[in-house]
Amino acid sequence: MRSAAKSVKAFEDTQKLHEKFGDIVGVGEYRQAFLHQSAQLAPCPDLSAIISGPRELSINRASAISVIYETPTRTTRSPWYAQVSNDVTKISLNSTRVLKVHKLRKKVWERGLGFRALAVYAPRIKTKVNLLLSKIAEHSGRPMDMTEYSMFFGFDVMGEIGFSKDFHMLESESEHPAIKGVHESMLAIGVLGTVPWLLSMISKVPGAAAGFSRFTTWCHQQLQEKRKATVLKNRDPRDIISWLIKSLNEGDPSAPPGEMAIQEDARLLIIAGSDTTSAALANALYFLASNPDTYQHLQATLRNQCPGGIQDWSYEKRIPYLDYVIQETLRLKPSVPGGLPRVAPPEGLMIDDEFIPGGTVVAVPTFTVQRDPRFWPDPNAFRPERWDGLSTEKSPWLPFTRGQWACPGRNLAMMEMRMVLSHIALQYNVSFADPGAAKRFDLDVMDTFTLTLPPLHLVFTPI
Ligand code: HEM
Repeated sequence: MRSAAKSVKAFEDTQKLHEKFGDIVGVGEYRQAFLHQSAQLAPCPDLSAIISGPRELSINRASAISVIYETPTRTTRSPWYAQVSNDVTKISLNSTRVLKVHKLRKKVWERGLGFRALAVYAPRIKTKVNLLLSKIAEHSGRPMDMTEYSMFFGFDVMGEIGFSKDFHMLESESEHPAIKGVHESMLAIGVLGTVPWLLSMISKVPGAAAGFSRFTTWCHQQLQEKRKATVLKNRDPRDIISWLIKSLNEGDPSAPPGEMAIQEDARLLIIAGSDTTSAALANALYFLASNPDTYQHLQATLRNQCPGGIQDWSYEKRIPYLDYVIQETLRLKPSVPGGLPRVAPPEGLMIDDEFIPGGTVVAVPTFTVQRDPRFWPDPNAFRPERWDGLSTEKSPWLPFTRGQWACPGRNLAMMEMRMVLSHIALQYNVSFADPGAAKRFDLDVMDTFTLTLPPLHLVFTPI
């Protein structure tokens, strides 16, 4: 499975298609089909005339971002999301395609990941940051695989604030069996691509189904335990799952609408919150090691503006340059690199002067649009300072996607990354253990819906 998945470079394939054929290209089964070469051909008034079968378009235009993803929400999620079921009582928030139900369910997640909740989680995240720093201290001057340690950190944090459970991955320096299961099945998802009917084959892929079931069993046990625990009234929940359980117990309309739904949400919170943040963290360290001048500038800025390092969410945006580093990392290497597929409403959509027929699956290819030279001068260069004066909302930058679909964990992820990067930068210099291997880190990345990163061996030297 692993060797098969190595060839998975869907986001780069899509970028090449756009370079060759223009702004609007067919993807999925129709990946090779050239549909419309923007600016060179007359606008095509009726794309339905030339598309047949599962109609899927990748649209590399900044103007398409607001039409497809932002409010007022005109699209819905594509059938890819219905791989578990279309029954809203049996699926997670992320699989929910019915707009009204999704909007309602999102509210409880926004409470569980809002600033009030983050203040409760912050001290436990700081404990994990300190543990990661102690591992870096142990390896001081010697190579350390930061892909692995970022992953340990990401999952330990989500175990802690998701369920108040410790995976002990940083401490044991090894993957928890339930998490190993997730990674096996993610590889299967990458191999099988985004064609909905193929995904049902996951249960038949040897190894993948067994792995995922280890993970589901773990989540189920944690959920059951949590439900039995005494809930203290007048105190905010200590973790995300308790916010969801509280909403159920109180009959809140935004509660998961069924037993299967809360079980799916329990899995979603670990999956959505861990690999995404871990990949972003490892990628940020990769770019900082590759760009010593930027790293020194970050160190000097932190020494001046925040010598104690970032401690919690209240430091939000206090050190703009640190945020620029994170934004630039997520521009060049978005943790979810592919376009997120949405279905055009029955009346169709207008994107500039193009009519997209109702029922067409459309997506803006995140990786491609974020490296497009029309929007980003010197697009492949890591230049955090380009963000000075730029707005994340007004730029074609969508690593957390937009509108109703936007990631509710963005502030948590930013807080984790600010805390880790600020403390590392204040204490250590960083370099590659082997500059040749650094190149492979760029080349060997896999698109398994989220990025699966190769090892990143860095050396940290105390300042
Ligand atoms: C750098 C870190 C992160 C990135 C880049 C990221 C990115 C994304 C993206 C692109 C989506 C949309 C997926 C889709 O529509 O299919 C998403 C959804 C989601 N993310 Fe994140 N995420 C990050 C961290 C987190 C964290 C820490 C959590 C905490 C639990 C989280 C929870 C979620 C949830 C629950 C959804 C589903 C939202 C919905 O269906 O409306 N994410 N994320």
